[in-house]
Amino acid sequence: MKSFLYRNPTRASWAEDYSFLNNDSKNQSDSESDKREGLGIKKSYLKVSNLNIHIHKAHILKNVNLEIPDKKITCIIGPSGCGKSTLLKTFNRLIDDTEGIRYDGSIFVDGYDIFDKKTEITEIRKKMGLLSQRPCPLPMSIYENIAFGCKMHGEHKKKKLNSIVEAQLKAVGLWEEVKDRLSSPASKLSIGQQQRLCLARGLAVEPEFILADEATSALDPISSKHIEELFVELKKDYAIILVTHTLRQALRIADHVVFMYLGEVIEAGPADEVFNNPKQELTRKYLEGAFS
Ligand SMILES: Nc1ncnc2c1ncn2[C@@H]1O[C@H](COP(=O)(O)OP(=O)(O)OP(=O)(O)O)[C@@H](O)[C@H]1O
Repeated sequence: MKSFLYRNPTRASWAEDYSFLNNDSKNQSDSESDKREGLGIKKSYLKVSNLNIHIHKAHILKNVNLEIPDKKITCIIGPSGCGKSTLLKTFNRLIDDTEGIRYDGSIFVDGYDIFDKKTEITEIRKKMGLLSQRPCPLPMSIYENIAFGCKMHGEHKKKKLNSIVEAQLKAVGLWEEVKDRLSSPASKLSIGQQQRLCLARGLAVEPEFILADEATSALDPISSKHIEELFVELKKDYAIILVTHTLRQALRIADHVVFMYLGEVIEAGPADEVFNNPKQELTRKYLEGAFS
């Protein structure tokens, strides 16, 4: 099993231990998932069942049922406040940090229930890389931004670290731009370069999912296009889940779409079906721009 990635550098969790998922929590959803192979969903890689989220008295996510396919780009769309970010943050249990949170239901990732008490939260976060709206490089050099996570995972061989840093910077198209200044502070990079560095940092610890919350909204159009192109390239190896406000972006890159409204999933399916032939009237109105 690949291990993973993201740690919000503003949190103290960088120093957390890296214990592994307990195999006892693996359950029969695997076999259910496998049956779906060949049906467009390669495998029920991430499966949400009857998920409800309350924050204090507010019912934020309402009985969400969903499957997210592997090696595809899934875009979560819907009007402001409908629960897109909350759903995304639930996938790596970042939601746990919210005061007054209560949840029930289940989310199976690779056959493991991420809410199971035996499932290690650190391992979930390693598996589910989160790229946030604004790039947040660590206050260290370009090189160390990438090497740091690997060191935390026990990789200390200089030669190996050098090759990881180079490979990941190449993967995000940053190598040529920074190869002569690897020891300079990451903060000196442009915002678009910083976002690519954050993506490389996440990839360096081998996630299985890339979660992106409006990851291009703070970028200029060229940097934004660059990140979109990277997602398209990276979907060969990862399941990518994007929250986007930009319908045009979803139209450009989504393979799979989830439309949410007031905390509910109204419709989800292959992008061409949802965009060209939505089943729900509400989806159609949203796509026509009747509300946003
Ligand atoms: N910490 C919190 N406390 C109380 N309510 C919250 C909290 N976080 C989110 N909410 C509420 O949950 C609902 C969903 O918020 P969320 O950020 O998930 O929506 P969104 O679809 O991502 O919105 P946007 O597109 O504007 O970013 C909103 O009504 C929001 O006010």
